[in-house]
This record gives sequence, structure tokens and C-alpha cells, in this order.
Amino acid sequence: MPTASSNSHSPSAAYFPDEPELPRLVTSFPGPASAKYLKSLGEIFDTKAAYMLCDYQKSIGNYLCDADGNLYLDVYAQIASIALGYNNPALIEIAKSPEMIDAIVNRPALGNFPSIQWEGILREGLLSVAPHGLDKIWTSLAGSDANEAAYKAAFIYHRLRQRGKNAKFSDAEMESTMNNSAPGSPDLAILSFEKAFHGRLFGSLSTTRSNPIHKLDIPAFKWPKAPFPTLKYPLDQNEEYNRKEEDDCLTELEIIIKDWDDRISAVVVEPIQSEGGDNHATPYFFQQLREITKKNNILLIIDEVQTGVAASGTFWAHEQWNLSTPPDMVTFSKKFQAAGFFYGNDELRPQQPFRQFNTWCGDPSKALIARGIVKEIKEKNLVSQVARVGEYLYDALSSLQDKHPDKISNLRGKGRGTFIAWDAPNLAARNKFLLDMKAAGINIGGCGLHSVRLRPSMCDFLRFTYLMMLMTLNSTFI
Ligand SMILES: O=C(O)CCC(=O)C(=O)O
Ligand SMILES: NCCCC(=O)O
Repeated sequence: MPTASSNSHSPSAAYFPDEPELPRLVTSFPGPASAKYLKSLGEIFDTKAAYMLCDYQKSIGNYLCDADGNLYLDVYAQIASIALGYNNPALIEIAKSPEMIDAIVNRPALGNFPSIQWEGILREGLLSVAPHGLDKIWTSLAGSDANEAAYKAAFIYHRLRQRGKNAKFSDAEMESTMNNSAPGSPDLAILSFEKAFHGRLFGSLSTTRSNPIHKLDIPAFKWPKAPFPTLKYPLDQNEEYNRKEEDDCLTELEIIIKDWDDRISAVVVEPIQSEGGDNHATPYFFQQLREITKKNNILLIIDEVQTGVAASGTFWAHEQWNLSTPPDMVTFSKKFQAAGFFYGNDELRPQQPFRQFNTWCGDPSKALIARGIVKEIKEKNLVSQVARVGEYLYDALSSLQDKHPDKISNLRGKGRGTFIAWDAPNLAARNKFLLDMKAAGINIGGCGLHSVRLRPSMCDFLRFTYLMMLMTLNSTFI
């Protein structure tokens, strides 16, 4: 069993010398203060999805504090979006810097009035970890917005390709677009996959297919969806079945592309479908997808909003696929706090101003935090750390699965860092498990129909806290 001394070199110990070793529970879950304040907050703000009321000032490292003073080991990290733990001292220093004060108090409209610092902030931060082959960036406000900006770039590029470079817009295009009709507002599409999650704005929601409740009552683009492979786990013991399943999905994809007859501008895909249930596909599937998109002049957008920033054991999950050519765009948000997309081809930048535009065009304060996160990841070798801890964690969970196959099945995420998930027997059992875990001091998340997912911060590396989690898992099973 790892000892506390084996943690003395962990980033967590360096950042948070006072971080507790175990969860600290002083009330039952939810505690009375949480319940009381949630009720009163509920009078003015929708709290129907709220699990607890949190005290972020008292949260530390891997521990989330609630209104009652309970400290939960947090392996969900604000839906996968806290990179370096709560109240990380390196990020607090950045927050107190004159640069940050400037970025917040004098927030620029970046498209019109970028600051003299903006290029450096991007080059030293976000762009320094850009995926291979993608050396340009567009910044946005959130994951949905990042995906929609990428979709717009794809549509504008599609029409540029059809119309020809430097061709003028026709009068018919200019007039019809003001009526939301063709040819100015063309009947083009983004193809997404079954069970995908790409966000909740109108365009991104049309590509989200994970749960009807996300989409009900909201008008949508009639865009195509292709089947995403439903693989058997562990992947290395089901290769033949999985290959056939992936080939069947790819065949169906090609049929859809043919039916749409050059009207699909881009395919968007998550490296691991996250909200939709942590559904994996193999590198082979993505390699074939890249070839199919290239052959059909369709752009490939990889949505790394959740998988990106080291969570999968490489900085970007798609690095693990060995694609013949890079994807056309890669979107990011969550752990980076800043959002946007990377691209390489200049033609994905519209030829005219004000086409890819809004007031903020991103947020320098978030880009400063992203730069700080990049610096910490590099200095503390967090990418390999995530890979190492993920391996340990996967093996421990695998033993637990062997012991309790009726309670934990389809463990997945081997070799994918801490991006690990498994299935509970059904939705009721899954939801009970998530509550039992909270009552035992561990904040853990669900996804898909009845899956449980780990999304810890990158400095959640105290092995004994993981051990604690596993032991708790164990005791709730027995
Ligand atoms: O439900 C949401 O909007 C957050 C979605 C998400 O990224 C997730 O649950 O993984
Ligand atoms: N996609 C919803 C994530 C929040 C939750 O289920 O906890």
C-alpha cells in the first residue's frame, strides 16, 4: 500500500501541503446548511440540478467543501473542468497579477481592439500546446460556442470552395440570407454521431444526441447523425467483434455522406464520447474516419472540450490515433477555462471581417489562466503523471470489477489516463451509488444511461486518497 511519504513529490503535496489526507464529514449528506441555503437560493435561481451548496473559499486541492463544512474528495471536478485543484496557489498568484487586473477591468473587444499583450498570451500559453499541424487559434467563450465557431468556419469554407476564391457574393445570396433561405443561407450540415455531446446552443445542440431532455422543445437543424460504435470492453479481448462493429458504422457513415451529396461541411466527433456515456472507439475507427472525410472533402472537427488538457494521458486524446493528416479543427474549453478552436489551414479564416466575430471573441483573463495551467503542466510533467496514475487506478478498478461483476461492468479507459468509467447495473443503481459515495465523502459523477465516470483534477494524485476511494467503492458494493 503506498504510504504518505510516497506522495511527497506529488504535485498535490507541492501545491497543497495542508490538504487533508481523507474526506472529512461533519454532517450527513446533504447537510442541513446545504439544504437550507439551496432552498432559499431556489427562490431566485433554478437549483433543480444542484447536488449541494459549496464553499469554494474553503475548498482545497482535491477536496470540495460544502456549506456545512464537509470536505469531499472530488473526482468529478466541476464536470471535468478544474485542472489543478481548488485554490491552486500558482493560479491564485496569476489572479493577483497586474496583467489579470488589466484583463478583467479593461476587458477588450478582442476582434476590434486586441491588446498589445494578446499575441504573447496566446503564443506562450494556448498555442504552445496546440495539436500537431494546427498553429492558429480562434478563441470563444465556452465549449458550445467553440464548437459553433468551428461549424461556422466549416460552412464558410465550404461555400468558399464552391464559389471560388475572391468571387463576389451574388445579389441573390445577399438578399436570400436576410430571409434565412438559400442560396445565401445554404442547406449545409454538420454530421455528428449518436450519443454525442457537443453543447447546448442552437447549432451545437443540433449536433448533440446524448439525451432527449437536452433537446426537447427546441427547434433544431435537420442535420444527419451516424452510428457511433458500441464496443465491448475490455477492448483488447474483443478485437474481432469491435472491428466489425466499427466497420459497420463506417459503412453506414459513407452511405449517409453519399445521400447528402456534398452538403456535409464537417464531421464533429469526441475522442471519447463523454456526457453520452464514456463510449470509446479505437484508433482504427478514427483513422478510417479521417480518410473518409478527406476523400469526400469534408472537414474533421475533433471536440476535445472534455478529453483535452492531459486528461487522457496525452495532452490531446487524438494524439493517440496516429492520423495520416491532422484533423482540420480541434475545439477546447473546460480544463483550460479559456475556449476556442485550433486550426492550420488559413482558408478556415473567413476572407472578410465580421463573419467570425462577436463582442468579446474570447476572454484574456481566461487565456491568462490557461497560460498558467500550461506552465504548471509542463513544469510538473503532469501529462505523464496522469498516464501513470490512470494506469494504477484502472488496475485497481479492474480487480474490483473481477470481485463484483454484478455491480461494476464494462470498465473502460485503459491507457487513457484518468479518463475512466464503468457501468452500474441500471440507472437507479447508478444514482444510488453516486449518492452513497457522496455520503461516504467522495464526489463522483455519472454519464450516459447508467455509467459512472472519473474526472479528477490533474493534481489528484495522492495514491492513498485513491485508495480511500476504492475502499469506499468496495464497501458500498458489499
Ligand atoms: O450537461 C452539460 O451541459 C455539461 C455536459 C458535459 O460536458 C458533461 O456532462 O460531460
Ligand atoms: N451532463 C450533465 C452533467 C451533470 C450531472 O449529471 O451531474
